[in-house]
Amino acid sequence: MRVIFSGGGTGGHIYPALAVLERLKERDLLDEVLYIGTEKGLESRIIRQKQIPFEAIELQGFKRSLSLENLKTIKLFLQSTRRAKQILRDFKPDVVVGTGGYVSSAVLFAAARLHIPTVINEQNSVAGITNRFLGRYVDRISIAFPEVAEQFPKAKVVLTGNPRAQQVAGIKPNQRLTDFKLQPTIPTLLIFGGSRGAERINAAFLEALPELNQKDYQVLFVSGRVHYAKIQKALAEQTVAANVAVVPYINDMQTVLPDIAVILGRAGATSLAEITALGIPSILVPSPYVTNDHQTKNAQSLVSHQAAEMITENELTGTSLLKVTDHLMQNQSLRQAMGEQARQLGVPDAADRFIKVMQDLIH
Ligand SMILES: CC(=O)N[C@H]1[C@@H](OP(=O)(O)OP(=O)(O)OC[C@H]2O[C@@H](n3ccc(=O)[nH]c3=O)[C@H](O)[C@@H]2O)O[C@H](CO)[C@@H](O)[C@@H]1O
Repeated sequence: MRVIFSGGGTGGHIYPALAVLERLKERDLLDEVLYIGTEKGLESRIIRQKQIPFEAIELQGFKRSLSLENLKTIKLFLQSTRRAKQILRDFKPDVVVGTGGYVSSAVLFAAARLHIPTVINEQNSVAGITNRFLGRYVDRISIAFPEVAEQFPKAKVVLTGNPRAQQVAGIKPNQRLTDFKLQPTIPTLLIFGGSRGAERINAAFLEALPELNQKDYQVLFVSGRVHYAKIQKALAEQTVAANVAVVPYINDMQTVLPDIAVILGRAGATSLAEITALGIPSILVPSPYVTNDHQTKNAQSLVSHQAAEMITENELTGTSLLKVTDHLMQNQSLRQAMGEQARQLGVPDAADRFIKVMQDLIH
């Protein structure tokens, strides 16, 4: 089939699309693909790096308060819808897939207007602004959390899980830790604040570092690209022991995750799909800066099944970070139990379920 994907801004909206793409290729179902994103979003680097045909359109998100910027947003939306229609007419896709982020609003809206089959994936437990808008126009809405169904037209909703889950589900530990000069045999804590990094998590890590340096476990800390220079500056005045590795970003995170004992991070929906697909115990620090506090709701769905622990950003300091991580890192049976609970929530065939929705739409 010929497929156009659109979604982005952050990794949580990009990796589900890549997971579907990879699975289509594996099953020999893909004839041609095009990805439409913005230059500003993480997709421009991630998609181009993977040598996937990429077109950029210019768009921006709505400001929540009334502002003149919103007039510009509307103007850009209309312009980019026109541009998207042109791309769609040229490419002639069989189906257009949207994975969230404002860029997908123009592309999926344009596709629906041209009567091309459309499907969107809502990764979160609360629908994002873009997907809520698109819900009216698209043909199918794939969801990962049952509770989000009521925010969309009922007849269009299909529970598929997050396609990224399938991409990571079968991956076995493969000693990737050596790439970061860490030992593959020592339990490792991964600390990262979503695809863009999180200042408060980074600050707590720096505060905890003198003690982390002395642990009998290892720490892989990912700062986020935009925060890396600042972190390096701070680290120039501190010791970083051999059991701690610091990097700006991890490409192909799916190959590292199976080697991780515990994750401390945000509660972005795609991260949670990975955590549950692999059964990794986690300590979640939901971002308080997202629409309708959806990360807290995402996190609660794991916490209520004893599949994760949660601490708020306000509670997060160097001291509390050490307390919660030590508790898990020093207790293997607790890790195992929590990991097992997490795995129960995973959807290891989510990409195939999503592809079935695409196939049903075009046949
Ligand atoms: C601030 C914001 O708006 N966050 C949203 C965004 O988060 P964000 O993009 O941070 O999303 P997630 O945590 O869901 O996913 C992050 C993705 O990036 C990958 N990764 C991360 C770091 C790294 O170094 N390398 C790497 O590959 C992770 O493995 C994962 O696949 O989309 C999610 C999915 O809709 C939402 O739930 C989040 O609320």
